[in-house]
Parts: sequence; structure tokens; C-alpha cells
Amino acid sequence: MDLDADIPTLIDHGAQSVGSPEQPQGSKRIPCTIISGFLGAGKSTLLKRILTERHGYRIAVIMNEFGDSAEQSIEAKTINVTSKEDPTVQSEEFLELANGCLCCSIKDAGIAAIEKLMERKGAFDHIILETTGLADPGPIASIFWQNEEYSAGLSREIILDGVVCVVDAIFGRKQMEEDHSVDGIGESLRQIACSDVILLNKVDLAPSEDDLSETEHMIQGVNPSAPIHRTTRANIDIGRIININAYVGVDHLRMGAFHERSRNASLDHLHDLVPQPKHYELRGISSLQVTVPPLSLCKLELLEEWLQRVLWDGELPKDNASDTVHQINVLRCKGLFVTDTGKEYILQGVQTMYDISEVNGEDVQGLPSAGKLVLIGKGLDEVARASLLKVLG
Ligand SMILES: Nc1nc2c(ncn2[C@@H]2O[C@H](COP(=O)(O)OP(=O)(O)OP(=O)(O)O)[C@@H](O)[C@H]2O)c(=O)[nH]1
Repeated sequence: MDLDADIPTLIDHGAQSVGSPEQPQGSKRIPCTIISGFLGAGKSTLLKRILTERHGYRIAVIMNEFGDSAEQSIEAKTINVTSKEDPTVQSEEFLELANGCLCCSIKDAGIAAIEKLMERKGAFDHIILETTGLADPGPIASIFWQNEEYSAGLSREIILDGVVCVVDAIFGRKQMEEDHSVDGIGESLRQIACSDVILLNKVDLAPSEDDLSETEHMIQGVNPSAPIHRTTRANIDIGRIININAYVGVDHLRMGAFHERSRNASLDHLHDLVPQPKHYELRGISSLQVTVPPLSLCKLELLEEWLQRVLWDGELPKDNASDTVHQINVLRCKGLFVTDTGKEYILQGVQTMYDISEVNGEDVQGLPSAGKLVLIGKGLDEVARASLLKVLG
């Protein structure tokens, strides 16, 4: 199943930030894609494909290790000397590949690896970061927002493009059904919840069409907003997983005491993304989708307060009629809001962080008559829906 029609594409038209530092003239930020995936689902197969195929993109791939997956099987044009201290020492941290890609091995995870890579700026146009070993992509996606060091420096150079999850078509369903962890949300479900694109890989091994459909149905139940692409040996048009601009408009975070408005942004088709509301729950994870009518600015503020309560305090605002605490754990949220004054806003959020940014006037092509809101996480039941609808009503 290809759900392209439902892709929540957020397109950057070079909109200017509101309340955020201006981009230096002529500097274009490098998009970064995070790849997560179930054990054995085909992440390395996908990366190998990216590093070897002639796709025309110059991609820097940061792998947790390339000893077994790349070095032996990929013909490198050069093995670069990268030691600053002693240029005669070959550290083999970077491989420049025949197809124009750059392969980089993470020994020091996260920011340090990206910083090191950025020393080679100009040699690539896109970064792909593999998260093997870091099963939950949420925290790594959030370093693009929350890490002070990162925000101060690299976020001016790099922008989160999207999170891709590779799911095993054979064992994926079982992994999701049996998924558990101490806080009740297992790794595979977190990965699906946080994804912007899903590759259902190993479809050649699937016993039947029904079996694949059932897995897709389960994935969609957890994350209705991510398109699913069926693949064999991770054979995917690379344009479907990179430059998807899933996070455009998110430069700054709002978390705890942070209250920064971020840059403008534009979007395309977000209003088409949400299928009809239905409640589907898998190990406590479900999604809540609502159509949001045109809002007054006052209503928009009330909606934002509701979101803050849910994202930051992990509970619904208390109903006057009862003292019951209704706990919520949101892993991912996204939305489009339209105001009665003709403005559009997009919401993007990962875990406790979110950003609401106004869409640039010139980027609004035919104002949709209504907005949408999608929340993915725990506790998003009918009580949560009623509470949200009360705010919107
Ligand atoms: N038949 C078939 N085999 C596949 C497919 N994709 C990957 N494989 C094989 O499945 C095995 C696991 O694939 P990897 O790409 O190593 O999976 P991974 O997600 O990187 O695995 P971990 O890093 O161990 O979690 C390898 O033997 C691949 O050759 C596919 O679509 N069909």
C-alpha cells in the first residue's frame, strides 16, 4: 500500500523565522533524516543501498558502525585522514564513496559525530543518521530542538528533515503485539509513533496480501499520519524518504519554561492527511485525530494551553465535575490550525516539545476550511477526545 496521497508534506519556501535568529545570507541548512527500525528489519540493507546506488544525491550517512556493514562490502574511493592532532594517522572515520556519498562511523554518539561531520561541509547535501542501538528515535529527534549546545550552533546549519522507520513485514506485527517496556510503551511502538515515513520491508517474504494489509492496518492504527511504503531489500526511491520536510517550521522548542515563537513555515496537503476518526489501541498506544474548525485567536490560545497541559503535565485539564486525573503520554503530535482571520498555523511535536508556527501568507494556497490535529500516544481515549472537543467547541 502506498499512501502518498496522505503524506503530511511540509514544504519550506524559505520562510523567515519569527523570533529566531535570521539565517545568514546564502547559508542553507543541511537536512538530516533519522533512520530507526525494528531489529533485523533491514536498516543496514537500506543504508547499504543508499551508499552504493547511483541516485544522484550526495548523502553523508552516519552509521553506528560500518565495520561489518559497509567497509567490507562497499568500495570506497578514498579512506580519509581525519585526525586533527596527527594528520599522518588514518582514523578511517570517513569513507568517500564512488556514488558521491560519504560514510561516517559514530564512535562518539550524537552531537559530537555530527559536529565532526560538519567539518566536511560542502561534501554532502543531506545527512542520514542511523539509530541502531538507540531504539527510541524520539530523544534523538529532540536534540535538534532541546540541546543548548546544538541549538546554539549546529541547528543553524542542520534541520531535521524527518524520521524513517523500517518495519519487518514478517515479524513486525508480532514485535508490536509483544512490545513492552517498564513504562508500558515498547520500543517498536515508539519507533512507529515517532515516524514520518514507514518502510514495510521484506514484503517478498510475507505469506499473503492479507498478512501485509493486516500489518499495515496495525501500523496505521498507531500512526495514521505516516505514509507506508512496501519494500523488498529496502528498494525505495530515495526521494520518498529524504527531503520530506516533515519538520519545517520547527527551529525552536517550547519545553518547560521555553516560550519562543519560531519561524514561519508553509505546508502542503496536511489538511488531507487524516483519515476518518477511529479508535484503535495497541498495547495502550493509540491516536486521536480531530477536525479543528476555524479558530478565533482566543480559541487558539485555549487550544495551546490544552496542549501544554497534556504534553508537559501528562494529564488532561481537570473537569469541574470531577477530580479524576486522566493521564496522557503523547509521543508525537502534528496539526494544522486555521484562524477566522485567515491565518494558518502548523503544530509539530515530539514528546514534551512542540512548536506552533504561522504559515507565511504567500505560502497559503487556498485556505482550508478546517484544520486537523493528530496526537499519538497513551491515554488518548474518548475522555481525551471529549476534553479536546470541549476546548474547540
Ligand atoms: N528476503 C529478504 N531479506 C532481506 C530483506 N531486507 C533485508 N533482508 C535480509 O535480512 C537480514 C537483516 O537485514 P539488515 O539490513 O541487517 O537488518 P537491520 O535492521 O540492519 O538489523 P539490525 O541492525 O541487526 O537490527 C539480512 O540478512 C538481509 O540481507 C528483504 O526485503 N527480503
